[in-house]
Amino acid sequence: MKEKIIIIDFGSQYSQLIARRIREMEVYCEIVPLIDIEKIKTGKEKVKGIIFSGGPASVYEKDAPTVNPEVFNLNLPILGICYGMQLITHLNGGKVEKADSREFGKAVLEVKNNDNPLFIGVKKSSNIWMSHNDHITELPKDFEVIAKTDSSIAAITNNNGIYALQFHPEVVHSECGTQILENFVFNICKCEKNWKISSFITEKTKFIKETVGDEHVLLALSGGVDSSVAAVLINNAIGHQLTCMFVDTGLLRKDEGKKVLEYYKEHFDLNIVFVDAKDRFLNKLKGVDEPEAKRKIIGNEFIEVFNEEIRKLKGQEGAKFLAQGTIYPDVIESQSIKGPSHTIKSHHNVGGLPEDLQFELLEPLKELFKDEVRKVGHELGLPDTIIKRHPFPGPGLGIRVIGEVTPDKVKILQEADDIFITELMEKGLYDKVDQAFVTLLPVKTVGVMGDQRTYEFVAAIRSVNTIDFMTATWSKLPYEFLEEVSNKIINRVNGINRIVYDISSKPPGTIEWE
Ligand SMILES: Nc1ncnc2c1ncn2[C@@H]1O[C@H](COP(=O)(O)OP(=O)(O)OP(=O)(O)O)[C@@H](O)[C@H]1O
Ligand SMILES: O=c1[nH]c(=O)c2[nH+]cn([C@@H]3O[C@H](COP(=O)(O)O)[C@@H](O)[C@H]3O)c2[nH]1
Ligand SMILES: NC(=O)CC[C@H](N)C(=O)O
Ligand SMILES: [Mg+2]
Repeated sequence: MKEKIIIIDFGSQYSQLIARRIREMEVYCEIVPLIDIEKIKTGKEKVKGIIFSGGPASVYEKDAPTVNPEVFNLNLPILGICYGMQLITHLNGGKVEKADSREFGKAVLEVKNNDNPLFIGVKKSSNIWMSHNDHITELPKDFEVIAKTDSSIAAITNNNGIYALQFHPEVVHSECGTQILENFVFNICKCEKNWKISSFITEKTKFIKETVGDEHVLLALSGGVDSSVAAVLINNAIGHQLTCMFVDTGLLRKDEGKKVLEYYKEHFDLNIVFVDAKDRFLNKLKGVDEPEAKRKIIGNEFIEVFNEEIRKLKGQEGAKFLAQGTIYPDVIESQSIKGPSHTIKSHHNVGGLPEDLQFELLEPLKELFKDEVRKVGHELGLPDTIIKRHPFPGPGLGIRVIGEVTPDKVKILQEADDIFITELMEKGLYDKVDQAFVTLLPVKTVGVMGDQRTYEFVAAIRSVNTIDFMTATWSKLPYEFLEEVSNKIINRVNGINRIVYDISSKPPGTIEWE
């Protein structure tokens, strides 16, 4: 029976980071928005421990997210982090109140007793990272303090499987954080290391074969990393029962449709259908300038196209499944819509799908993070040109032409973006940044070219470095490089006479402008 740790997400920005840390220990874990006690008791996978994440709310507020208190009777180890600690306190008869001052950033952890299973191998005194405003003013019944900082209670336990930390062990700034999490996972939950990429491929291949049987699968292929890896994985499992569909939305990068098809034909034995849907996407977007409205239109149009194509296939041989390259962060972001964290943007591939779906979904990568997907791709023999591609959002240039999308603006943006990306590749910088692109602004400025007055659009260059795309910093590209890109775009692209470089990080900015 497969084992796992579950993380209950109370809306922390770091929930995914907790999951990563645990997977790095070769232990499988999942983030869930709510706890389902019955599922824990009877589910196919054995839950070995539960982590309560941090979160922006305060436990004493009305409607603050909570858990079914039954969770404390499951006899499973529990680790609360920050909000999670405060919730454990609150639900077990202790008291949490707003502190006079916020504690944000570095603090020094003083461990009382290294014999405690959570603190084995942890230094008596080490740096940790705090981010809270509330604190415990009364301990819950039968709990004791096992570590503190000079201003707060840092860790508590009931010596009976429940542990809680006020700080964040999952962030790198907490020196002994990984050790503490390892202690929880191995010493306390008694997990075994059994989460490996190669076993993932074997298991998934078997799962795909069993699920699909003799039916047919239509896979939405974008040329991006995720759907390409999904395509090869499924193709290896069921071969000719898979048809891939590449949709040209008219919002792709320069010559992308042509290039992707040629590339796939040359490198893979996949059955690919090309759908030219340029006009329908662009027509629907006429006159629309609000970002969420645009995202929804594009998302709906994808579904319409998928529905039509799957029906065509049905006529021939009956496609029962729609496969997508959905990955774990996509799933989490759309789950949070129902949970405590805010919806920032609607992603088209999850959440946007209608209830009365004409087909069943097959999403073999939906438990993986991007770098894990890349590892699977590598193991399956996909070339670096695909594995190392920067991600490209499904709504494409539709959200990079700010404001109303017109065919002319798309064309201008395609040219500018192509220059930027080609330059990055030629100068060996493409692999040094994690995502780079150009955005076209709905602003015209005055310029002068060859003694002539120009009045054209401004374009913004964006390049970010990030691990998980949840937070990102702008890339410190060399000035000379930026200068060259700027000159080339302004000289070659009719319609742009000014370039700016986006130096916002995420948060507070996002990677895409819309
Ligand atoms: N032009 C397209 N044609 C067909 N399917 C698409 C297209 N664009 C996106 N999709 C579908 O939507 C899913 C989500 O897109 P997303 O961009 O997140 O993933 P990806 O394109 O596979 O990988 P990457 O994140 O590297 O771009 C894809 O996996 C694919 O199934
Ligand atoms: O497939 C996708 N469908 C979408 O609707 C979408 N919106 C943003 N992105 C990509 O997600 C990452 C984070 O983007 P943001 O910081 O702009 O939210 C970045 O990599 C973005 O390119 C999308 N990908
Ligand atoms: N990071 C957190 O989980 C914060 C928890 C709670 N909102 C506090 O301010 O103390
Ligand atoms: Mg993509």
